[in-house]
Amino acid sequence: MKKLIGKAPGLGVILVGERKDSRSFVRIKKKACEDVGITSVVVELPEDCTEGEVLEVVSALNHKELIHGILVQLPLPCHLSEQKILNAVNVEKDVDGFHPVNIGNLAMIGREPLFIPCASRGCIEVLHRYGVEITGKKVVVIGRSNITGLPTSLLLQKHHATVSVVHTFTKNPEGITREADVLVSDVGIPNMVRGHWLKPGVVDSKGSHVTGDVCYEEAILKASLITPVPGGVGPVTISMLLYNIVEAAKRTYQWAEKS
Ligand SMILES: Nc1nc(=O)c2c([nH]1)NC[C@@H]1CN(c3ccc(C(=O)N[C@@H](CCC(=O)O)C(=O)O)cc3)C=[N+]21
Repeated sequence: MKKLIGKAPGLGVILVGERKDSRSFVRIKKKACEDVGITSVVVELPEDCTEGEVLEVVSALNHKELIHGILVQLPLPCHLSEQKILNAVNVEKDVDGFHPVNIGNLAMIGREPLFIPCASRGCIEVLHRYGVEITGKKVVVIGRSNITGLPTSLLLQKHHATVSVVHTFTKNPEGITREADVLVSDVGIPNMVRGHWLKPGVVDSKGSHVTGDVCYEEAILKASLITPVPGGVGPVTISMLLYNIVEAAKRTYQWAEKS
């Protein structure tokens, strides 16, 4: 029998500033790591820190052997370049899947990223587990954020869905969402999606905000399947993060024959 030889997986989190929601998400992630035996280190930096200071922490975590995954909690304060900082994360430790090389490989046919962004993978995982076939189906994604909408639209295409993306500048969004077999929304505007935005029988995968984008009371009358907020895609997103951290750790260790 083969046995994996190594140490416990480790996550390094960088948290900049005092945003209440960010602090709460980081707390949830840290607790989830503790529950499954993943070591986690949270490096907190003040709101007014410099880009150089953040880059130094990224570099230090890149070099730590027992940190297998690195997560820079977003959004960052606007004086910091998100682009520069995400580019600095070692691709092999990029458990959020936000490094341009990983996003690029997610986008291109025939290539596999080292990590798939957690919320996107969470949506697909929920659809799979409930037996929702998406090949050839019309899937509408509301929102095109770097964290959820954009990677989710790419991942859905990799799974052979026909994908439309609705965003701030979209004219007549409800005309597009009404055509959807599956609707995914994560824009953070409570109850934006009303009953008349939906086709009867639609599968609705709501985003992971504390109040969902979709008006639940109206949608439940039309949808065949729906995920609630809280307790829907959010917690699955966290599980996908744990999955990515364990994968990152496994890649650095070796299998050995067990006597
Ligand atoms: N670098 C980075 N990576 C992220 O993955 C990332 C991020 N930045 N910035 C913010 C978003 C948001 N996000 C959530 C994850 C889980 C829940 C979650 O578990 N929500 C619970 C409720 C949580 C509560 O009660 O506060 C639920 O839906 O049941 C929510 C939101 C990850 N994000």
